[in-house]
Amino acid sequence: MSRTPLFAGNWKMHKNVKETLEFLDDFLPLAKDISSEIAIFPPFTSLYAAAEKIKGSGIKLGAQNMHWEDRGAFTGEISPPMLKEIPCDYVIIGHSERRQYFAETDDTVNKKVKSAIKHGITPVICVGESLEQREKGMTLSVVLAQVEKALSGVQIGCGNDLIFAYEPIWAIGTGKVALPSDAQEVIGAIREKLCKLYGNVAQDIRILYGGSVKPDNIKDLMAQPDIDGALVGGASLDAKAFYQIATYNRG
Ligand SMILES: O=C(CO)COP(=O)(O)O
Repeated sequence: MSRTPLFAGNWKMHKNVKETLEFLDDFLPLAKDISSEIAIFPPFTSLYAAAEKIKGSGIKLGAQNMHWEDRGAFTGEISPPMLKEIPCDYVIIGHSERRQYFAETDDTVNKKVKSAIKHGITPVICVGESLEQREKGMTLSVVLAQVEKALSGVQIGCGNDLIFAYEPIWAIGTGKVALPSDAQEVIGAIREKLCKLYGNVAQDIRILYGGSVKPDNIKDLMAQPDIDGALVGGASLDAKAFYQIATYNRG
């Protein structure tokens, strides 16, 4: 079992081209010093400029969403081949903000996951429960159902073909991070489910935690056996904070 930690910055609807390049001016010199894998997920309009700027740096690039079809009359959408051309390594699929505000369903998540893998783009599949679901004791059933539906009919060749991110909705942008032991319980259950679906190869699938990750809480999260990194929102917009998260193990 060897899972390289991944720190992924989901910038959401932040940073135009100029701001993206300014961030990278600050971050690239720091990143030389990071042994974990780093990926940034700028808005679509900043992807190409970011790709050009990070060439040769080892930093990976991802998009925050995509359509599952290669082309067609889908006004406002972006296709997998368009992301490949940038080039993007990763794509976030099923973020709770897309499920909540943009009618993303388990069915569209499943279509996008299949399409991403077919095109050689690694999907970062987001799952997570609402506060109401947690309070009703439904966390595991909700999250595991999301996992199962996302992967319906999905074949994988190896553990690097996909990544999961467990993001409890109540922890996103609220400053309320999940207790490391609670995050471990859910992420451990996700891995068990993946083992049932894919056998031993599931030990190589990376599962990230997301939701109010900051430099001062990452160490305890990373101490959990099944947490392989973080999907970071707000703190990834600041080069220094993102660097501190990615180098949490320096003490
Ligand atoms: O949604 C998130 C990452 O995808 C988490 O956002 P915050 O880190 O801002 O809570």
